[in-house]
This record gives sequence, C-alpha cells and structure tokens, in this order.
Amino acid sequence: MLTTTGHRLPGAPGRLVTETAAWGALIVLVAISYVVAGTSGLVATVGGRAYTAMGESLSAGGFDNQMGSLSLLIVFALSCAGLFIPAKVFASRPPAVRKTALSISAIVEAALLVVLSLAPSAWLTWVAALFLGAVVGLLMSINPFRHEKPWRRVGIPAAVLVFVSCAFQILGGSAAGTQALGWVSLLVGIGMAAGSVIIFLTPERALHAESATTGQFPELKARVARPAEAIANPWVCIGLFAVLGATFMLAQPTAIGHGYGQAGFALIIACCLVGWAVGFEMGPTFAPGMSRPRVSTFALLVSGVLLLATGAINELSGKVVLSAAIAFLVGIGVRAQPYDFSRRYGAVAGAGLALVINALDLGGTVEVGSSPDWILAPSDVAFLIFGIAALVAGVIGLFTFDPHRLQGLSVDIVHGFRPPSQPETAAGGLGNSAERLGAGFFIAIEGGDGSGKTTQIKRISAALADDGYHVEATREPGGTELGTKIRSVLFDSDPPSSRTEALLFAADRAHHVASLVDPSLDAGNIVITDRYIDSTIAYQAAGRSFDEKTILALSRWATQGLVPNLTIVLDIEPEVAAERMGKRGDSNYLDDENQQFHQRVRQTYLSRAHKELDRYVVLDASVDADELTEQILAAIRARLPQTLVKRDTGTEAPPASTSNAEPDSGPERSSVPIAAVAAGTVPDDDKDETSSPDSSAEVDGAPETADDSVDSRDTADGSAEDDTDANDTDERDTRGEDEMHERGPRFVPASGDRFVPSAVTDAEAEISGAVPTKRVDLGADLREDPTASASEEPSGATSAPGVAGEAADRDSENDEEELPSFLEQKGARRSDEDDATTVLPTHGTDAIIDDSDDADGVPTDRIVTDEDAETRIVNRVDPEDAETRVVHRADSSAEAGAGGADEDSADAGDAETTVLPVRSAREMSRERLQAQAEIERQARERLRRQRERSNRRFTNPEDS
Ligand SMILES: Nc1ncnc2c1ncn2[C@@H]1O[C@H](COP(=O)(O)OP(=O)(O)O)[C@@H](O)[C@H]1O
Ligand SMILES: Cc1cn([C@H]2C[C@H](O)[C@@H](COP(=O)(O)OP(=O)(O)O)O2)c(=O)[nH]c1=O
Repeated sequence: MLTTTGHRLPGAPGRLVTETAAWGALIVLVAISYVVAGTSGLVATVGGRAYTAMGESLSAGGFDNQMGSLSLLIVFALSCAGLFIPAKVFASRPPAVRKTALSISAIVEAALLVVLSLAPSAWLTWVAALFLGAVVGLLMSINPFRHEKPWRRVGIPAAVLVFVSCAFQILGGSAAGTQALGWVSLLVGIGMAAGSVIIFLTPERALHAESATTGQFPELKARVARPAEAIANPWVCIGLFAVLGATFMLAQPTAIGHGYGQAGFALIIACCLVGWAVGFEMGPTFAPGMSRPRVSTFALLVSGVLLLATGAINELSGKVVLSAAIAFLVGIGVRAQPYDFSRRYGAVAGAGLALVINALDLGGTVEVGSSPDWILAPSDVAFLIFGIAALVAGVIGLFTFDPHRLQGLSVDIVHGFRPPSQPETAAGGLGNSAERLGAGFFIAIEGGDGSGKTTQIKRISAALADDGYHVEATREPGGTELGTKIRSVLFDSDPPSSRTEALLFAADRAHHVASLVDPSLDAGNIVITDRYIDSTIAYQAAGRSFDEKTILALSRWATQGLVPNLTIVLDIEPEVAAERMGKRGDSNYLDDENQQFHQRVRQTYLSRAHKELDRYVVLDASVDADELTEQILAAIRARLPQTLVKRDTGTEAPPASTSNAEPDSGPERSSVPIAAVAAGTVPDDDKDETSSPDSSAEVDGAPETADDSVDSRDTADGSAEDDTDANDTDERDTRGEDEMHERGPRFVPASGDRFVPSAVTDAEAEISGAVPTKRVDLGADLREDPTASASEEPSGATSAPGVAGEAADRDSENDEEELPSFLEQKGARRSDEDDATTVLPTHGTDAIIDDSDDADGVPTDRIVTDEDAETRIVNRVDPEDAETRVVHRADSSAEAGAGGADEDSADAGDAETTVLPVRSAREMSRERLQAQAEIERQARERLRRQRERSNRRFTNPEDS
C-alpha cells in the first residue's frame, strides 16, 4: 500500500525507514485503538496507567467489542486516509515543499507515537492515525508508484511486534502482551523520527524515484504461464482485496475475543503478511495451465471456504494458518494477471465491512450436543459471513470466466497445474500461435550439423509435393534475402561475439517468419524449415551457455510466438556427423566447435523433444538416407491435417506461387523454380544433388523464369538470339493456366555452401566473357521424373525431352566444347542444364569491383552492383582454388546456352571470378542474393586459406 520503490536511489534510506515505521504505526495504532476504545469507550482519555488497567479489564472479561470495532474502524480509516489523497495534490508541489512537509509530518507522527506509548488514549490514537495518513500521502506523492511489494516494509514491524508481544506474554501473561503495543509504538515513533531526519537531510533530487522497481508484472515469468488477459471488470480481484482487508482487520478482534493476547494478534498479522508475500510472488506462474481470470476466481472461491473454516475454528494456531492461507490465495489471485484497478477500495471496503459486522456483536455459543459447545466470537461470525460471500462470488466467477478450452471443473483444475503446451505459451501474450499457423502446416527439421537435414528436406519436399501439397522448404539462417546477408555476416568473416551471434540468429528468424513463413502458412502451404528455435536453444543457450529462458524469450519475441506444428529431430552421434561433414567438405565456425559443444547441442535437442513428445519426433539419423526419408514422411503424413489444401483439389485460395509469379511479388517471396535454387559445389559423387534435366514442367515459377530470362537477355544484351527467344516464348505460351499456377516445393537450400543462383544467358556470358564450369543441381531430386534424373551421366550432358531439352542439349554441347581446360582437368561435370550456367570474370566492361583498398593486395570480395549494367559482380580470390560458382535456371531450356563464355575473354587472374547477372534490381531474387552471399563467403574462405598457406610458408619456409 505504501511506496517502496526507488530504494536503490540515494534518497532511499529516508523513505525506507519512514515507510517501515509507517507500517508499524498502522499495525500498532489499529491494535491500540481496539484495546483502548474497547475497554474504555470512545470518550476515554486515560493517564499513564491505562495499559495496565486495560490489561486487567481485558483479562477480567470487561471488553466492549462494539466500541472496539468502531474505534478500530476510525483509526483504520484515518490511517489509510493518506492513500486516498491523490498523488498529484502533493506531486504538484515543488520538491522542497514536499520534502519539508514529509519531514514535519513524520516528526509529528513520531511525537504522537511516543506520547501514545507512554499515555495511551483513544483520542491520541485517532490523532496519531490522522497524521499517519498524512505521512503516507506525502510518501506517495514523493514516490507515487502503486505496484510494489509492501510486505517488505510491513514485515519488519510485524516481526518486531511478534517478538515483543510474545516476550511480554511469556513473561507477564496474556494481559501483559497489551503493554507490548506501547513499546512497539515507541519503537516505530523513533523510527519515524529518524526517517524524517534522513529525508530532511537528503538532497531534493535524490528523493525522486525514476521508475518502479518492484511492482511490474514480471513479463518473463508470465511467459511460462498462460498469457495475461485483460479483464474488463476486475470485480473478482476487488473481492479478493476485500477478503484480505477483512482478514487483516479481524485479527485484533479475534485475538481479543478469544483471549489470545497481543502475541496472537501479532502472529496472525505476521503470518498473513508472509502468506500474501508468497502468493504475490507466485501469482504470475501459479497454475500455469489455467486461464488467468480463472485463477483469480478459484482463489476467491477457495478463500471463501478457508474464511468459513477460520470462523469455525476456535484455536489460535488454526486461525493463524488459515489466515495465512487466505492471504496467500489473495496474493495468487490478484497477481495472476496484471491489474490497473485500485486495491485500496477493495481492501478498505472489506476491512470496514468486517469491522461493522464485528461491531454488531453477533457472536454466541452454538450447542452442538456435546461439551464444550461451539463458541462463536463476533469476529468469527464476520469471518463466516465473509466466507459465504466469497464462496458465492467465486461460484459466480466460475460461470463468468470460461475455463481454457477444457470443460468440467476437475478437468480444469487438473490441467490448470500442468504447463500449457508450447504453442499456447509461445506468444508470451502477443498472440495465439495456434491461430497464426493459419491454414498451413509448419514443420521444423532440427539436428546437428551433418545429420542430414538438407538431404532429407529436399527429399520430403519432393515427396509431399508429389502427394499434391503446396510445399515451401526454407532454412535458417538465410531463408530470405536479408537472411542471406545475415548469414554472410555470421559466417563469412570473423566469428561474432556470442551475444551478437544470438541476436543475429534472432534477427534472421524474425525476418524469416514475418516475410516468408507466416505468409506461406497463411496461404495454406506446408512450410518446412531447416532449423528453427530449437537450434538457437541448442547452439546459443546450451552450446554457448546462455540462459535458456532469455534465448527462448528472444526467439519468441522475434517470431511472435510462432511454433512449428511438428519438429523432427534428426539425432546422430556428433562423431558420425563430423565424419559426414568432413566428406561434405564445407563447414562454418560452429561446425568446427569441439565435441563437447556438439554433445551439448545433441542433448539439448533430445531433452527438448522429451518434454513435448506430441510435438517432437526424434529419429535416428545414422540410418540409410532412404529409410530416414520414409520415417520422416510417415511422421509428417500421420500429422498432416485433412483440411490442408492440395494442389489438385484446392480451389479456394490461389497458391502462394501464383502470386509469386507476379513480377512485383516482392523480393522476399520471389518465385523461383526448384531447380533454379539448386546448389553448387557438392562432391561429384553425390547423386542426390545432381541435376535432372526436365525440371521446368514440375516446378513452380517456371513461366516467370522464362520471363526472367527474356528480360535479362533484353536488358543485358540486346543482341540475344532470336530463336532462343522464340523458343522461350513458345514454351511459356503452350503451358496451361493450371501449370502457371501450380506450386511445387519451393526449395531454399539448407546450406548456402551448396547453393547455386539463377542462370545467366548466352548473351550475358558473351558480353562478360563467362567461363562455364561444373555445376550440380541440388534441386534435381525434387523433380518428378526420376528416370530423367537417373539417366544422368556423371561425366556429361543428358538429353532432355522436348524443345527445351533439345535446346539445352545443343547449348550444353557448345558449353562442352568451350569448357576451359582447367575445369576439364578437374573433371568438372556438365549436364544438359549447363546452358544456363555461366561464370563471368570480375573485370568485365561494367564490372565495378574495387579492391584497391585491400592492403595486402588480395582482391576483396566486395560486391558492387551496377544497375545500369544490371550485372552483379563478385570477385574471386585465389586462382589455385579453382572452384567455380554456377548459375543456372530450372527452365534451362528456355535459356540460351551459356557456352559463349570464352576463357580468353576472362582475365587470367580472375578465371574463377563469378559475375551474376542482375536483370533488374526490382527482380532480384532471393536465390540470387543467396548465391552472391555464398560466393562472397567462398571468396573469404579462400582468402582465409590463402593466408593460412602463406602463414605456413612463413613459419615453415621449406614447405614452400
Ligand atoms: N543418411 C545418410 N547417410 C550417410 N550420409 C548422409 C546421410 N544423409 C546425408 N548424408 C551426407 O552427409 C552430409 C551432410 O548432410 P546434410 O544434408 O548436408 O546435413 P545437414 O544439412 O544436416 O548439415 C552430406 O554430404 C550428405 O550427402
Ligand atoms: C538457425 C541456427 C543455426 N545455428 C548454426 C548451426 C549451424 O552450425 C549453422 C548453420 O546452419 P546450417 O545452415 O544448417 O548449416 P549446415 O547446413 O552446414 O548444417 O548455424 C545456430 O547456431 N543458431 C541458430 O539459431
């Protein structure tokens, strides 16, 4: 109730002492007033021996309950008066005025308390209470925060009161406990005086607390419970505060009525405070599966039952424990949800009502047929009446606030104490991810590096596309244009700091979800992502030993709580995975972490999966790839909802790729055929990742790919061959409308290392002296014609059916002839789609690469885009590492061959330089940017290796 914040500020000690003393004064005044007025009447003014007289009167049974209640009510009202003084009344005063006013009123209060301890009287008590109210009001005006934890301050005087009153009662019997009140009032008076002096001496500016430090609804904790819900009419919470006010206020009448003495009163108060504190702390996470208004309602209901029991029990320890439990429930109930209603009204109304009921003196003895009879003090009757009221209100609340989905009281309660499933909590109050999943189905494939995610995603995407679903395969990091840049930042230069790393992954995820995953799910697609939040938990939290909750909260915030319907963990021994990675040949700095790191990563995946068995499937990834594919597909198919729109049947929503087919569909969602996003440098023996010739018909976006190629030729080179153009156009025109709108899997490869961008044309190649190179099509196994894929010869081009295929054949033959010798020596393999494959040198006419700033003379990997030339150029570094980047398109047949590339035209030193065409900045596809980032990465990698080599040469000159 009082202000407690800002205790870290320099001015805090004064407030701390004053507030603590104010709480103490409140307790003592309430207790004294009851004793004084109860024994001596409202008009009593007594002298120094008053306490002894009162004690004697009490023990002799001469206690006037009605007068006591009335007195108590007046003191309580006056003491709380300060709480109702609008903070702005004082806040508008200059700080110096406020400070002085607080000091003076605290001094007056202190003086009154000291006098009261020596010569207690009803009048004096009330005057002291009035000043206490003023002190409280001033305290609030200095530090006007409401959401704080008052038990921290009130706990101190309550504990002191327990100690002093118990000591007095043990030494001098029940009546002597009353004298303890006098001593405690003396103590709090001194405390108040000390506080006022400290405040007076504190500089004015230090008295201003900038922000509340204790009372905010704990956001982080709330995430593990159901999201807080805004409550329009918080009557349940107001009722709970009324229960609390009544419980506190009935403590003294109870102690008096049952002859417990002041030690009993102090005990009840202190235990109530402890119960309230515990409940208040636990509130946000208590019963995490229950809707928050429902938690409040149950708290009210159960507190009603406990109030009845408190009234019914005669014994002190029972009353103490039950009162504490009631306070605990109030704490739980009011903190289950953030509230912006005033607790003062509820508490004061409850306390006042309890005292009025108590003053009616309704107690009596109930005959229960046995001895002793059931004795009901007036305070017990008040407890019973409150209990019935709370019970009724709780039952009404149960009908008012719906349970969370489940029906039935017992079901609600049982489920209430289970944590809600991930998707429900994921939003952290931001939204319901279950709704966000929309019409689609979201699958995350997780597992350590080398577990086979990339391989499997290609296969399952193809299989699900064959089933007729709209499939979108993507990855993290790097599933979007921006993502590739982030990926490049992560992996293409020195490793970032761990925190930077975590934030970059989160940034990539945020953009990925917002720009790609969410829209795709909205369109009803199956979205398969290579890595998602679990990777972050595994790598950044467990791997880097960051706090999991923080990392999780970051990702949840980034994704607005989007959680996959299904997460498949490909589990594998890190050693086996490392072996595979060694064969694969590319790695990032995370791959190169030690085995303990990868063990932690693996264990994290497994333990996360274990916690949510219905949303995770763990599969042994060490088995044969085909077998694993079958297992994954079985797991997915078993969970796919019937309602998922299929390509053949779905007439409602236009497929995502249809909209993507629009040239202006936006950079992030540019529709690119599977093959057009196929990958590059993989081992030659990797059959999975070799191209199949006939991809154009099955993959989405083929028509606009053709458009692209036309455009690019037109823009890049006006002299593009007419017949190729015609072929291209015919191909496009002959496709049916269905095919134009058809969506196959759109595959964003899981590793940029094996990723190949779109093709350039002959014309582009010619212009820039492109060098055709080995190419491998990662998207090959996504195609529907397995025979075509199987027929591919590793050493040469494979013929493709149809016009497109013939064109490709022709072009690939040209390519073959013009294959540069250094590539042939390396056994570079070409296929029919090599027509669309071009490697361009850096220093073409329009190439703008500035590596002059590179101090060591090694060309930089900077990319410069010249929009006029519509050519994107990437500078390669080391001729020794004659790895080439490949550019190709799915609709390769539509593209003129890239065989125009001429080794001679390329600068010898830049033989491995890749130049990717940019048809126009607007049409820049995600895949192309990925490719560029990849090229950039490779260039850096080469640079690194070159430096390593020269270092080695330097340290071991004989080797060189
Ligand atoms: N089931 C499997 N058995 C043996 N090798 C596999 C299997 N699955 C994938 N590989 C190989 O392991 C390497 C890593 O696979 P990849 O799919 O890139 O893994 P990830 O994407 O999880 O890092 C590749 O060279 C791939 O050919
Ligand atoms: C998505 C994600 C990936 N990573 C790491 C795991 C991988 O080592 C790296 C790149 O992931 P990935 O593209 O899967 O690489 P690869 O195909 O070589 O397995 O990024 C994280 O550390 N945190 C994350 O949140």
